Amino acid sequence: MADIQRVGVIGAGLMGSGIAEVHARAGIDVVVTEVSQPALDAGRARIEKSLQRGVRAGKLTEADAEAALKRLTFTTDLSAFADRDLVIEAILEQEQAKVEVFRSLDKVVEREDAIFASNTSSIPIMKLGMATRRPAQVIGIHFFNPVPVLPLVELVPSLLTGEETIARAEAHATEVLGKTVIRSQDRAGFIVNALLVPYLLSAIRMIESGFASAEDIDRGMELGTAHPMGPLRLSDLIGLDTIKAIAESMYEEFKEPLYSPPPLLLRMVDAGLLGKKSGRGFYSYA
Ligand SMILES: C[C@H](O)CC(=O)SCCNC(=O)CCNC(=O)[C@H](O)C(C)(C)COP(=O)(O)OP(=O)(O)OC[C@H]1O[C@@H](n2cnc3c(N)ncnc32)[C@H](O)[C@@H]1OP(=O)(O)O
Repeated sequence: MADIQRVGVIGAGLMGSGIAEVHARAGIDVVVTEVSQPALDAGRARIEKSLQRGVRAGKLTEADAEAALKRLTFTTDLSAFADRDLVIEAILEQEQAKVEVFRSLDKVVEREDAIFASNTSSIPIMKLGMATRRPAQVIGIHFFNPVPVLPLVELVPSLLTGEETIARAEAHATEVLGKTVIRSQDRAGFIVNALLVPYLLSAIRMIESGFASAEDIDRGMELGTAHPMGPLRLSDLIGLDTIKAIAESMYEEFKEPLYSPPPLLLRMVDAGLLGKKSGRGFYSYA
């Protein structure tokens, strides 16, 4: 069943670079694309840094890291995806941009049995499937940040995704990448973010109302419930722009007030305070 040898990853941000890295480490040939050369260079640097971190932690040898890097090809040219068995899209959480990517992929990828996956956490897989001539081969494969460390993948078929696509994607995630798979219906937020995002937004509202400090909220959840990081440090890790986008999609889908992004989150994103990746969010990262 593990028949997927050539993978393409669209987007080399936090998630895309992690997805490319775990594939290269699993022995898969990977093509990575970005919209610009600087974004591509930043993605490559992120992967190199993470591989070195893995070496320092004793998770892989220097030789494994070098071999993984050799399996990665970086290009800004989408036509390099023509021979891919599986393409995973991991661009910004913007529906129209994702729809455009799937439309382009449909034209570029030549393999009739190729699977088109999205790492989205909130945009309907159905909308992405309908942008192609092959909705039966479109599926959500949602990873968690940091991708090399967290063992979970959410598998999200749309109403039109075929059984064979689901089985191939599941075999790939478990047998090749060594991840644990859970399945969710195609609803904004799937399982994990549907529970996690309202919790993160509630923590942001606590700061907004002067209820408690970021440090105390985080310490409370770390020491009181044994979470590895509190909600505000976790928001900084995920990226405040990403949380805003997921919250907006969930609000759009369910009209549940708890999902609506609080003004403090909106202002911070407007200010470019996006969390760890921009150097400042609820905390500073010098
Ligand atoms: C928003 C999206 O749609 C969905 C999401 O992504 S939601 C966000 C999900 N993510 C989370 O909830 C993250 C929660 N936080 C954590 O899990 C942890 O705090 C953390 C993994 C980020 C950091 O943990 P911490 O213990 O401080 O760091 P560290 O000790 O360096 O790393 C933890 C383990 O990962 C390993 N590791 C770290 N980086 C690695 C890398 N690049 N490659 C391989 N292994 C790595 C370490 O060796 C260590 O392994 P060990 O437990 O066997 O010793």
